[in-house]
Amino acid sequence: MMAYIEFNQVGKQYASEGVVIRALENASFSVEKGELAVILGASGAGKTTALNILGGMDTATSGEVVVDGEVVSRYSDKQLVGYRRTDIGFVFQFYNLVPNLTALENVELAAQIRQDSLDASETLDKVGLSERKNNFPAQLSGGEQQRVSIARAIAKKPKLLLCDEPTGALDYNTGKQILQLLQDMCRREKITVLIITHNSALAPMADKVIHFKNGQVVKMVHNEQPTPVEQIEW
Ligand SMILES: Nc1ncnc2c1ncn2[C@@H]1O[C@H](COP(=O)(O)OP(=O)(O)OP(=O)(O)O)[C@@H](O)[C@H]1O
Repeated sequence: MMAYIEFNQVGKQYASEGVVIRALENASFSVEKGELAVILGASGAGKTTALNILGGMDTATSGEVVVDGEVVSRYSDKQLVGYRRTDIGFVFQFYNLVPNLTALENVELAAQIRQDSLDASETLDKVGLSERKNNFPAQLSGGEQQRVSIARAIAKKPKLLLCDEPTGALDYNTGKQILQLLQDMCRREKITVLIITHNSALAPMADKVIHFKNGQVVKMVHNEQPTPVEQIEW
């Protein structure tokens, strides 16, 4: 049976200044619906390239990407636009909020993408920001801004929530709270979540751990009993 996400023998080459860089080489992994996957690997291992291809921000040179039965790797540019808009929620290291819109307005903007989106105000409640809805990004801490960006990503009810180093700019405790929130969102809202990190101590929080090395997936580990983030120290 096919998994919810299938990354099959994916290759990605970049040609820069006559040199070919193989960012991914026959990389394969799968993630089931509702799972929390952590993607681990050293700098340059291909993690971001893989996530960008999965999210339709970049395209594979070879191989196949399937999400929810759809062969995303065969999508036209136009189909990719729709896929990014409706099916994918992105959370980045830097929050990329619109500076002259309040927290609520930032989430509303994303919620407008689909008719059956979540209520923006309720989504901010879910991420613990009930008291800060009318603040502008500059008036919020880094952790609070990241909560807004998570609310923005989940308000449109994406099939996948893709997070690239979501705690990279946060201190230890704030980062931990954000990871706890992502784990909670996966469990409570049944969202499929993929998180890229450098920090191998985070492996126990995941249902599935995907290890990248030199553009390949060298190991996939399934945790029968993932550890709540609050119990992990690093
Ligand atoms: N647009 C691009 N043009 C040329 N080379 C690229 C491009 N994007 C990525 N690469 C190269 O592909 C390889 C994989 O990069 P990638 O960003 O996927 O690694 P990563 O595992 O996410 O690393 P990091 O943890 O440092 O973000 C690297 O050698 C990188 O320099």
